Amino acid sequence: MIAEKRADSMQALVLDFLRVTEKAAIEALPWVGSGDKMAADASATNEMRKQLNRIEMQGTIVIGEGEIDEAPMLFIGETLGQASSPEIDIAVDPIEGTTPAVNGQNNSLTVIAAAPKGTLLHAPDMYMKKIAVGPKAKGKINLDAPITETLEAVAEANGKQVRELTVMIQDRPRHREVIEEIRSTGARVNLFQDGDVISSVATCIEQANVDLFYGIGGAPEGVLAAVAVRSLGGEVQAKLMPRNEKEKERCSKMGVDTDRVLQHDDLVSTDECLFIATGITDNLLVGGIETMNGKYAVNSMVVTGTDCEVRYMRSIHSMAPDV
Ligand SMILES: O=P(O)(O)OC[C@H]1O[C@](O)(COP(=O)(O)O)[C@@H](O)[C@@H]1O
Repeated sequence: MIAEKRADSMQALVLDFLRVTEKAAIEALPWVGSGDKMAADASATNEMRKQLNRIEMQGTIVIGEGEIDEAPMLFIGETLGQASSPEIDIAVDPIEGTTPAVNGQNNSLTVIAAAPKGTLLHAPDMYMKKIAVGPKAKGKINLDAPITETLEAVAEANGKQVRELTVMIQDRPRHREVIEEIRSTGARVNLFQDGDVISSVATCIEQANVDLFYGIGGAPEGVLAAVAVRSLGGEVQAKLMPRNEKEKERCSKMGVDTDRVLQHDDLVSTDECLFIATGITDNLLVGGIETMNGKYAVNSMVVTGTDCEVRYMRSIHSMAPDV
């Protein structure tokens, strides 16, 4: 009964949270192609904060961003909203793909995940090793296994030969060895520059034709993606990768184990969760903002965990400033 009530409260907030990502994406739009990452992030972040503060909830930011690259951030622990209940954990990335956005390229969106208090991992903003697969390969992966074994398991689960698999991996020097290993099996490596929320959630979107996401990226992005992937029936596993003693200390203060693989339930422990991504520029999940006749057409992907449904929403916003 209590779980049902909590799920209801998440469902009831879908449109409120949708407004948050839509408005943040619109605020980011003038910075597309500007070359100014800080200004773009600040604009989207401030709008997110403003819109989150309008919602009837007591929200707490458990996943913010910005410590690694000193971007403006919604602070971990910051509380937002108009009421004392429901109590909600919120994970945000005001711009996922800041670099492509300010370079005027595809692959940027604004993203939020929400779930009842205490159900999202409180992960520090540092690197995390991650693996994600779609529903068919759920239960067949192990982050600690050699990549060749993982590819064989995913191929069998997806009814393909290893050489028919597509693996999304971020184009970074830290992945050079594993990229070579994957290529040596004949599997197709799809290198992307930025946006690992996009690439990991794509494993659950049939038309995207992505079999596996693998590699080291931001921990906040790992938790955000885990919410969508869980709701879409896939699986994420992860391991925090502290780079020095200070980062290790931060993990232990936050009570996160850095020695073991975090299973999907460690990242998000409930189905009563919500994931919304609004396109800034076009990407694998959702189209970017279009401007037309004094209005913005804004495209979002809304994933709700209780009913495991994905909705593609298109809203028309006036260009008149919001008050
Ligand atoms: O650029 P780095 O240091 O390799 O960081 C990787 C992270 O950067 C991103 O590509 C983009 O992140 P932001 O746009 O949010 O800064 C993430 O998707 C990824 O997890």
